[in-house]
Amino acid sequence: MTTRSDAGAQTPTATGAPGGPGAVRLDGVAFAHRPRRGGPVPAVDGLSLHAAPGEVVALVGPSGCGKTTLLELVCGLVAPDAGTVAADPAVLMPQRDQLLPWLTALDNAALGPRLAGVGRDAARTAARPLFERFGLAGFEQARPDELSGGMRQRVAFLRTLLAGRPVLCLDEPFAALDALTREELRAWLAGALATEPRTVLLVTHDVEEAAVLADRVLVLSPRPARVIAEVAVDAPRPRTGTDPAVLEVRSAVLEALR
Ligand SMILES: Nc1ncnc2c1ncn2[C@@H]1O[C@H](COP(=O)(O)OP(=O)(O)OP(=O)(O)O)[C@@H](O)[C@H]1O
Repeated sequence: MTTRSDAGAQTPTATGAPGGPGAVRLDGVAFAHRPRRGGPVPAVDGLSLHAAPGEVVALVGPSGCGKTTLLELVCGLVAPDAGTVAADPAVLMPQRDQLLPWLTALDNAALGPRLAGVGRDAARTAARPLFERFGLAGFEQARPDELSGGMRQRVAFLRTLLAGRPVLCLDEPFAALDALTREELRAWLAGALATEPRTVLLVTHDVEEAAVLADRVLVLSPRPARVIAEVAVDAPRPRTGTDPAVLEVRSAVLEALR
């Protein structure tokens, strides 16, 4: 685990089992964007949260409250102005799939290990079985523009998974999809995480999605973000949007958002 603090320290500390899910802990974190024009834009302030190894934590909050910034802090893409970010290595799956149009689906997924320094053939060898396992068999050689939106997101998720980091930061992974595909992918992601457990921070605007997928839902304040409510999801998996426990969580989260 690496600790980043306002002092700029990068202190390696004890981590979980190698290759297993990781942990995330933020304490009293503040961060402001500093655009070239205008004053600083505080995006996060006084924010504390933790995710235990293997936990799926959903983050919901008003538009523009600082959710993406929070994921960037966890992934070490920006450093906090105050407070401490302690996280095992994390990878960000950005809002848009950002597949490279000139690469095949297999090579797009293989970018995960490639960027971690793995050679091309070994990266393809690592990616291939996941296409079989996660419903993409036969599409290895397709280019992104030959894939549906749902399939593109699956490839983007496989690329994220194949990066080999114990913490996944998923930024509204299904936002661009129609309702039916969304629901399908939600079940697909739940299945993928059951076979490939990771610690997940899931940013979503969809409260039902949060309740179906997460172990805990954290509700964030308007910008600058801090945690204003926490709702545990105590329901067996697999879940659907109509499970009574999911409906209860949904109302509790909506109430906190109001
Ligand atoms: N690079 C930047 N420079 C200046 N301001 C920024 C920058 N990135 C984000 N912001 C501002 O910081 C605030 C938080 O942005 P962020 O993208 O983290 O919010 P969000 O909750 O993910 O938004 P959304 O719900 O729309 O995806 C917003 O007001 C945004 O305009």
